[in-house]
Amino acid sequence: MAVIERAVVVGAGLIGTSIALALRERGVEVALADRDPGALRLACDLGAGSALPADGPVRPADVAVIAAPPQAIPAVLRSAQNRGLAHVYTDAASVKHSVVTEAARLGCDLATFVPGHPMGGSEKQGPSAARADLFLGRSWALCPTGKADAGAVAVVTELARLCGADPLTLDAEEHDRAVALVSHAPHVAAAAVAARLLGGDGTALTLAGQGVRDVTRIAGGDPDLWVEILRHNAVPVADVLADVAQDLADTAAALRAGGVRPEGLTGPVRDLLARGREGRDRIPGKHGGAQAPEYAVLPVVIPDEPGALARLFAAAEEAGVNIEDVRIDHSPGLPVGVAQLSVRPDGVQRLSRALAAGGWSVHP
Ligand SMILES: NC(=O)C1=CN([C@@H]2O[C@H](COP(=O)(O)OP(=O)(O)OC[C@H]3O[C@@H](n4cnc5c(N)ncnc54)[C@H](O)[C@@H]3O)[C@@H](O)[C@H]2O)C=CC1
Ligand SMILES: O=C(O)C(=O)Cc1ccc(O)cc1
Repeated sequence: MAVIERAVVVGAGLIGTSIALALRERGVEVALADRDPGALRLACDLGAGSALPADGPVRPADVAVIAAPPQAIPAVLRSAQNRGLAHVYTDAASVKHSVVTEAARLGCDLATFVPGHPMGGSEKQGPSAARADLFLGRSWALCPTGKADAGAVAVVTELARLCGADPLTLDAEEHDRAVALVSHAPHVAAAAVAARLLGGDGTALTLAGQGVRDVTRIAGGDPDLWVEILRHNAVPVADVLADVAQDLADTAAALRAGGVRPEGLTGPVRDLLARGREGRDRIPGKHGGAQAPEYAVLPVVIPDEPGALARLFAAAEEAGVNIEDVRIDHSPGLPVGVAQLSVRPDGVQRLSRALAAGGWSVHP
């Protein structure tokens, strides 16, 4: 197992600061750099590390992570290698083939560079949104070229593990096709759905529930970053989007043709809904394995008042059941909401009984 004691992170935004925070929790010494002095200061204040001296000689770290936007990475890598910032280098860009090609064109040392992509993230940006647990249980793609040293691959594998992620090695082009399907095309589809909301009036938007929030969450991402990601993975993303567009066009045509007659919707519409449910079931859970049985969800009615959630959490703690996740659904105008508690399946009955005994309105 490779040992990482000192790391450098260049690009102290959401991803760089999250990596730094995760490494700090594991006792790694971290030096940070960012071209934006405000981002660098905030990342340092959050405890992600100390500022790397802007120039001059440095003692090489075990690994340097470049977490800048994709098109900046090859040049930043080249200058980091020229300066001898670390023994091993990796990046975090959401696209891999163009980064590797451009790094080779700039004459970067590909023996010490192991391209990477942590598959945890969020729609937010900047160090203020960073979290040490962002990559827990997530995949972390590694795309070493044929020129990479085995020792360098071992170091970057260890980096991913220190951040709580599961490293997965694959070829850069295979990676780009895979993320076109599971990340980049979904982002565009979310944006397309969210963009329709611009045409909705106040009443329609008041009726928005959790479904539309789930489907559009990632559309909150930074358009400048996403234009870059899509530019660097254009054809694989376009291929997926063409299929999505076909499904949508077929569905719209069937809806228009079928009208309200029940038999009108059995063909393509039901077929898409069934395939959609099947496709979603194929997404592995956070800790690997199948998604569905991972957490049980226990709906509990809570009064919409200060302290209600704290009391509910305290009751769960007393029952000895850990709440893995929580979502709160509010009905506009009602004095109550529904807390959807996600718990491990083996604890749901115990929690349900304990909450019911404590007077909570539980709806298993
Ligand atoms: N946002 C997400 O959920 C994920 C993003 N990524 C990838 O991680 C990388 C960083 O993305 P985020 O952290 O989301 O963006 P961000 O905008 O939060 O942070 C990027 C940081 O890089 C800095 N930067 C830009 N050019 C630089 C340069 N030449 N030298 C030094 N610093 C520079 C910026 O000032 C900024 O602080 C991108 O390549 C992105 O594709 C990977 C996984 C998830
Ligand atoms: O917000 C989320 O859930 C994401 O999945 C974020 C994300 C964005 C870009 C990536 O390259 C990887 C992950």
